[in-house]
Amino acid sequence: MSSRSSRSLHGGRHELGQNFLHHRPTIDLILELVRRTDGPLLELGAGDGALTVPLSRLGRPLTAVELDEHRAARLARRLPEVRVLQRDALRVRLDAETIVGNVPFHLTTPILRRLLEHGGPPRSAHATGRDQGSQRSGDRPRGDDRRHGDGWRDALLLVQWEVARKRAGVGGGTLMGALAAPWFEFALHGRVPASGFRPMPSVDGGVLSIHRRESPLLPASERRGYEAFVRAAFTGRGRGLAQILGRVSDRQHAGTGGTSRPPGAPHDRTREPARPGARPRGAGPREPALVRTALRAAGIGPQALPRDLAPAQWVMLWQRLS
Ligand SMILES: C[S@@+](CC[C@H](N)C(=O)[O-])C[C@H]1O[C@@H](n2cnc3c(N)ncnc32)[C@H](O)[C@@H]1O
Repeated sequence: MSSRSSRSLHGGRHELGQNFLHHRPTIDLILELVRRTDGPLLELGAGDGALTVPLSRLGRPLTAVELDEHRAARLARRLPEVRVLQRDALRVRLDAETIVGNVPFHLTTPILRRLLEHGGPPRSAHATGRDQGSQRSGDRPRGDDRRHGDGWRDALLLVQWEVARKRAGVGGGTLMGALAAPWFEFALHGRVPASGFRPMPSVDGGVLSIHRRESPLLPASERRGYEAFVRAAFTGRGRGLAQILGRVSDRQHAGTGGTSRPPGAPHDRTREPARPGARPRGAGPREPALVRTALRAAGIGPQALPRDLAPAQWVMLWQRLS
């Protein structure tokens, strides 16, 4: 049996989300967006190279990650100038300046989560062969490389259309978007018909870009507290933000339920600087007048819901109420 028809050890076409892109306008669009970025490239889910081939012509260092061992081997033979890693995209270091991928649709959310959690300070150095095994050197997949830290700046992803819209905040903000907003910008660039993939998936795709802000709207040291505040607002009860935030206590704001750590921030929360004039942690619900003033200052109506807020409004609310 030829390698073209062999089933991967990691699963068949369906399990691996192998819907290969052949929609020329989308390939051109992704390439155009990549041209607007700098530095080394990391492609997740390279498959048969629909994007890898044109990316390899940009003259930038390119690492292509593909879990299917047959496809990875074939791509490495076809494109000797590309560093092909037969690896799990959920475990490789995200250490190139620009991440690109027509990603398997079932992995969209974990890939996005990882990108947002690991979007640390940019690094100019490209991953070295010492750090990660390459297909050419014959290395096999190894353990999680995240310990090294990640430093991507731009991500251009082809994901399900609805996910792309949601992440870009079309039709209302989401918890994930609000959590990421002070550090990342999302944009939607176009819709890809399902017929643009082979085999055809059940839904259309969408091109989503994520840019790590050069000037974050909040310092990294506030990320934990900010995230706890946003989570509390999204999950709190009430008919509008005035009511919801009035019921959110300082204990919730302080991040007792938060899980993620800001890029480069200390693990130990006791080392975070206290805001001047901050109320003691664990204090009870907020004064309604204080909440209303903060909402008014941020241009938010008392009946507005968390999904209605823009990034700058979340930041302003957090700064006023924290
Ligand atoms: C939607 S296809 C895209 C292929 C190619 N980039 C294209 O546009 O035609 C996704 C690719 O990701 C690969 N893949 C699936 N799970 C993976 C994982 N965990 N890590 C890396 N690649 C994976 C699949 O084998 C498949 O080749």
